Amino acid sequence: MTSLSSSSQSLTSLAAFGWDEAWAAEFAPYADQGLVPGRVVRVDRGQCDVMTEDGVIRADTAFVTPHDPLRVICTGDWAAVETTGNPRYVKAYLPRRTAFVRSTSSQRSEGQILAANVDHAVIAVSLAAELDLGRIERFLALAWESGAQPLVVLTKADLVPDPAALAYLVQDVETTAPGVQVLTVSSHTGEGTDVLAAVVADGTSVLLGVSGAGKSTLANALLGADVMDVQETREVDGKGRHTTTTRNLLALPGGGVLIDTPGLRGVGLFDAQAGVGQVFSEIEEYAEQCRFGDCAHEAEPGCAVLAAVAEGALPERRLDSYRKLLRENQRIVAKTDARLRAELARDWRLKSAEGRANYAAKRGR
Ligand SMILES: Nc1nc2c(ncn2[C@@H]2O[C@H](COP(=O)(O)OP(=O)(O)OP(=O)(O)O)[C@@H](O)[C@H]2O)c(=O)[nH]1
Ligand SMILES: [Zn+2]
Repeated sequence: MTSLSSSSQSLTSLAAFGWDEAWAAEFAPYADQGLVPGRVVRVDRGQCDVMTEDGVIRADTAFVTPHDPLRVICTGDWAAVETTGNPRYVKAYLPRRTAFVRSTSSQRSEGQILAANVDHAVIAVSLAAELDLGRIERFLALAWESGAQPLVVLTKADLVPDPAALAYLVQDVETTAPGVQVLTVSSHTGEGTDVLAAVVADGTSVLLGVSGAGKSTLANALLGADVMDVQETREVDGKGRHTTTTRNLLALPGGGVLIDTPGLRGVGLFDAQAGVGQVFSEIEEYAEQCRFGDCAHEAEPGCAVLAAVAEGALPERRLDSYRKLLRENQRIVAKTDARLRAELARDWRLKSAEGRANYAAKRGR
């Protein structure tokens, strides 16, 4: 009886962090080993904070920090924690449903995992500045590539009081973002924040956008400023259970989970060809009508993409932006391949050195 009620209780509390029956089913083999499920709320210096049914615990990440940077445990992962030893260890994490990956730098192109199991990518765009559609497209490519559903939120709508002007801006963004919901919000007047809260109430969301886009303000509106204040106060007087205020993953009071990591705030693409394709889905649809299967849409006869531009059905800016993002992506992929090739060559040298040593040893015997 006791164990029954405590397990249903734990399902409820972890459910606030996104735990569902599918996760529970995948976790079953780990539960059999006596491991405890929890969601990673923060990773740093070989350790991580994991939200379990008993609150946040700190665990070592040595077992989930492989050489491949894309397989390193990250915020949003569902961890299997061995809670009996000291230190506690994360022994494994469940297969990711979605993953945000960025390239670490333009010099040494390597993927870095930023967040896992995200359902909604909320791209915050300020209406206080001129719309940068190319930048929106870049964020959209990253979001689509992750597997999350993007959503564009135009912030500071109070700064565009003319409804016709606002409608025009929304339409501009909508043509830039096929298949994506576009919302307008104002954290100052509160307009639209309820609509956003309803979208993010289901699943896990991240906020993307450049500095000043209004992400922190949106996060506070979703979290309720009081929640943040309470956490801080408790930490100061040491009364509450909150031992860290720099958590990167939070349960929202209206339902849903918010991941807010600084790493997600400005990101380069990493092998996002499929994501780019999704951002420009209308171009890829036109391309299917091109006469040549490998049409580069440059000057080929029978190019349906160029025809669409000529007819005014496809803005030239869109096509330019598409090309730019594809080129950028190809550069990154080429660099990554070069790095992989170098790594393979090194492995091969090591192996053949090993082989020579073995051969020499055998002959010596
Ligand atoms: N007029 C108006 N100003 C807003 C609104 N939301 C945010 N701002 C202002 O915009 C500025 C930037 O907002 P932040 O929320 O800090 O932006 P951010 O995206 O978190 O920026 P970083 O933390 O640098 O990434 C602040 O001065 C806010 O007061 C809004 O709805 N209306
Ligand atoms: Zn073409």
